[in-house]
Amino acid sequence: MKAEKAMDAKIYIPYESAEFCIMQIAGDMQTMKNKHQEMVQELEENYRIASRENQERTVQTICSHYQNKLHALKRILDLYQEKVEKKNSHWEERINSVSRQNETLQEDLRAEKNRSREEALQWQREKNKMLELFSTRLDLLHSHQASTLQELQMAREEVGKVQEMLKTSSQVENQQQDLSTEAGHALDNVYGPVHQTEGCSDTELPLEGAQARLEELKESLYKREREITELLDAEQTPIPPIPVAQPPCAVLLRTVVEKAHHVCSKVSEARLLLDHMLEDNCVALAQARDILDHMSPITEDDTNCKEEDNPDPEWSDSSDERASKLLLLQETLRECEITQMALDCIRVGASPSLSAPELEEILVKGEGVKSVCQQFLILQDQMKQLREENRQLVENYTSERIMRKKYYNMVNDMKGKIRVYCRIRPMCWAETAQGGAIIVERLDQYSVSVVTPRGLREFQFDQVFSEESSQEDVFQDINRLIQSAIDGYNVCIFAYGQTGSGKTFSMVGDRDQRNPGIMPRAFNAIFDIIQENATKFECKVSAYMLELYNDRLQDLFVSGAGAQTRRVEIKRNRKGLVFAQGAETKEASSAGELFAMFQQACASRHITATKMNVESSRSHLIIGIMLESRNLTNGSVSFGKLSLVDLAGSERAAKTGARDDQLKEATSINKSLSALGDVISALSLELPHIPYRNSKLTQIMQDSLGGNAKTLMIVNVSPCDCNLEETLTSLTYATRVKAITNSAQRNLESKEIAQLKEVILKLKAGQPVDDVDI
Ligand SMILES: Nc1ncnc2c1ncn2[C@@H]1O[C@H](COP(=O)(O)OP(=O)(O)OP(=O)(O)O)[C@@H](O)[C@H]1O
Repeated sequence: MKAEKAMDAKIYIPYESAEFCIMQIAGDMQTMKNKHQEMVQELEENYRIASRENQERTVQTICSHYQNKLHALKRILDLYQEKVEKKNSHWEERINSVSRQNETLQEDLRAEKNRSREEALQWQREKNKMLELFSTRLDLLHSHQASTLQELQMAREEVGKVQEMLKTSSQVENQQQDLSTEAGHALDNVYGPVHQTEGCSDTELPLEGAQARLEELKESLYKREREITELLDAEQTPIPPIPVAQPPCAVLLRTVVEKAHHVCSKVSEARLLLDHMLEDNCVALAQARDILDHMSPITEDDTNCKEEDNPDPEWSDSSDERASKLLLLQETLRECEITQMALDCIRVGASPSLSAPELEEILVKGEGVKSVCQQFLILQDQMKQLREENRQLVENYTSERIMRKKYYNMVNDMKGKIRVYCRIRPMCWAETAQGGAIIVERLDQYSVSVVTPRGLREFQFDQVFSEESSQEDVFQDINRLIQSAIDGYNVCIFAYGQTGSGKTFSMVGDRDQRNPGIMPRAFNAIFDIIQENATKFECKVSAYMLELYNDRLQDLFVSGAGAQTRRVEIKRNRKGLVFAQGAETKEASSAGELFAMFQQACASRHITATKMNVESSRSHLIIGIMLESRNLTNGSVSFGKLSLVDLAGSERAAKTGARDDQLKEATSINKSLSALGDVISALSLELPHIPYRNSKLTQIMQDSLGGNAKTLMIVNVSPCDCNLEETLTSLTYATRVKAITNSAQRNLESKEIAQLKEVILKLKAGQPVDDVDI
């Protein structure tokens, strides 16, 4: 009973003892905490060493691997080039020899043409001579004919006279008895003493004489008539027999007429033949055209016309056969066309006027030159092929070069080198108006060239964007960096360049956000990634937005009088992570909320119009987005920070026309940028001392340049020659930045450490700590 009572009785510990006990427990906890912290530090140190060694080994392996690959590629490329050069020289020689052959042939052709022209002239001359001869002979013949006719006329007259005489003599016979003396005298007068001397009677003698004479005349007349009839007949009949020897002009005339008839008959025959040929050719031409028209769609789409679609054997031919058929038809068509042309020329008596390709075509058909022409065509084909091969080789070489640069960038990336993108903006209105020339050009994905008075200068970057590149193009690769920030890395993206080169356009976008820049796109990307991984991670997003104006940090979330009084300091934590002490940090649960904060901050930013830019930023804009993500599977927590910086541009007072306040702003901007330049130079030269403390800007960017961040620099340049000096300076600085190595580390804590940290925070804040917390 007593024991039960004792059990029920409450045990009271004196206050001092309890306090002592609590103190002891607190002391124990503190010791435990210290031990834990030591363990954590040790673990972190071990992890860092291991990861660094591991990283270095990996980098070395990758480096040697890619170097080997590069060497091999280079060797292949050299071999290719050698081969191409050999082939080139071989083909050049062949082309030269064929060209020479061609020239000789052309000369021969010219000589042949001259000869035929001379022959034609000669023939023309001879023809003219012959015609002259014929015409003179014809004239002679005509005159001969005329004299014959005259003679005939005379003979007829004489016959008339004789007939008259005969009539008179018959009258005299009738009156013989009565008037014998009178008639005897009359006959004496007419026929003279011949009749008297022959001893005939007075009436018979002159009659017989006249009869004989008449006979003679008749005979001569008949002879002449026969001659003329024969001559006339000779004109009608093609080949008249020559029964008797004839005067040479008659023979000649007959021969000429005979030949003329022969030619005439041949000409008409030839005409007929020509007409037939023309008709046949027209038919053949029409047929060939018809078949070709019919066949064209088959060859255009061979694959569509399969056998099953077309039962016609012609259509069911293989595509090769159809191609050869088509070729044959085309040749036939060409032949028909040329024949047509030749026949037309023959018909109208014109000489053909051929153009060089037509002549070539005819030459190709000529037996003598056929092989040379064919050879020439084959060579031309081969040349085409070679050119194609060459083009492909150049393409291969270019893609190889780009690949090499890509791998080089990848290796650099792995080494922790800062990435640098170059963006060339389009010519602005003022530059065009003052007649500026474009001197900055994107050569390929990784190279940019600048025309300088000393010649062309080339710069290499991780990416080069031309004036045509869109905001999407620029942001494409940046998504990976956003993912890194969510994974717990410290990421910084900043734009650098002279005033008016497009930094704000790249980082913020245009005024009405029709072309949003990297910042608003990053806001969306953060929440898109969070949304995608909502089942695996839980992420908290908070942000601060500052501007560095006249070397003073201002919180852009605070407006009015508070903005002037609030003091914002740049601090670094134990891990070297930069943070803004005193700056208001706002949580955002969506991209829209973050964007609204950003718009509020931008509205407070210092912007003024200068001669170089109507909306010139007079301050450096710094946005820090903290991303705390808890792995829902293992409870580990990562802390990433995404810094987005839009720097103010370096400027020359003479160019911008800055005065008073603007001059003060410009001096401050230039001073901070010059300090940034010094840091970049020291880092690239791997100097032992890096002058981060010279400016607030360099302090802010300490973890991004040579620190533990994954950093991307966008160097913006103007394409115009009026900004040559500034462009060269920017590109040189950007090249130096490329040489800087960061050692990016992931800020990840295990579940236990994260819990302990929470407990400590609670204890610090004087909040109760549950068993579950520990
Ligand atoms: N890629 C581009 N495409 C079209 N317009 C552009 C581009 N880059 C810049 N611009 C235009 O050029 C002008 C100057 O650009 P922006 O204000 O971004 O220059 P900046 O480098 O930020 O200058 P500052 O340092 O003076 O602030 C703006 O009108 C902008 O719209």
